Amino acid sequence: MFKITPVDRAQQTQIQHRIDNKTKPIGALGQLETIAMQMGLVWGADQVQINRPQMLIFAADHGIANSGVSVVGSEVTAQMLQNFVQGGAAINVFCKQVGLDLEVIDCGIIQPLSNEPSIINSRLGGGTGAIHKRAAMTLGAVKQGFAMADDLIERHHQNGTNLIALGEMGIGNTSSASAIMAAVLDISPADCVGRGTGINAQTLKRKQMLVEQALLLHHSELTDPYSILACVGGFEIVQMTGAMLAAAQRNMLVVVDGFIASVAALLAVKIDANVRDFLIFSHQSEEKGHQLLLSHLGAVPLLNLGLRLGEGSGAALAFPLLYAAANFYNDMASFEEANVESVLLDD
Ligand SMILES: Cc1cc2ncn([C@H]3O[C@H](COP(=O)(O)O)[C@@H](O)[C@H]3O)c2cc1C
Ligand SMILES: O=C(O)c1cccnc1
Repeated sequence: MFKITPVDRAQQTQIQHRIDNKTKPIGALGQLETIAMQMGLVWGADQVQINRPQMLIFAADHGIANSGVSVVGSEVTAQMLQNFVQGGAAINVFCKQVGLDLEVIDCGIIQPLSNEPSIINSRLGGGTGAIHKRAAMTLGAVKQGFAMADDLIERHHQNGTNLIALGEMGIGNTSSASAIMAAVLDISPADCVGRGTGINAQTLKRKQMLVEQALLLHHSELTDPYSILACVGGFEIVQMTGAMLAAAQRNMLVVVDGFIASVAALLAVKIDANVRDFLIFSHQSEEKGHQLLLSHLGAVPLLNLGLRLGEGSGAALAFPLLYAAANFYNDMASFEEANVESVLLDD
């Protein structure tokens, strides 16, 4: 359903030349140069400018949360959404700090917060089925979620946004995310089930067992990204995956947050490998499996702060670096402009 045009590699030499002609040793701005290159390839060599950046928080509930896989129950998802609306969460503080607009999308929490008109209604249900007992959702819901994400991204695209950041909220979603990762990469849950909100060793064992159970139950159907989402996914993970593909189709860059968002990225890449050029991985979280996932995606995260929060918090924290990349590319003097003797690569 999405049509992603690969980035125009013909621009690479021109962009690299511009970066190398800045008054600095070749490559001295490290990963900022990589980001500037990515911006140039996606937006055009002469159009490196972040426009109306948007943080999107995708929220949903998970049936498996009833089985003791988190330190809190599903009611905390709605409570945190209320907190987002009131401006009291970590993501509110960090978005405010970097001047980032934030939108909360209800993809299917148990009870909608009907008195909060600012929350976008993108509901696919009232929480998923418990993945160790039944399918999370139907294939129809997956497709519907992709279509809703497409509409959401189109609205922001129309608004002039060329860069989105994706975060999530949903108690139990690290269970779903690790089940997806295990299914896609064909690895053991032991390698990707982690402590989420901070569960103890005993609960971790139980979580691992339930994820194993989910994978066994759905074994024969875990054949493609859509079925994997239907079997063990989450409503917010579906819409994050769709949003990444929809954004790439519109030449928008996507800042990926932590483990759960990276699992959505894994699915998006599996659906269309061209999406990878549009993804910026903001940080490596503490969640078990994130490092392996990032290396599988060939991603070098910008930050490694020991975060294990989600909400888009790591993505928001990376914004000063994204601005730095765009600004050095646009505003730094070249050797000619500054009358500085040009440096040559010493090999
Ligand atoms: C108060 C609170 C705020 C949060 N903000 C994000 N998460 C994070 O924790 C959840 C995933 O962990 P698990 O799979 O262990 O439930 C997600 O909602 C994620 O965004 C939070 C969790 C809590 C408790
Ligand atoms: O890495 C994440 O996104 C994460 C880790 C723990 C809890 N919630 C989210």
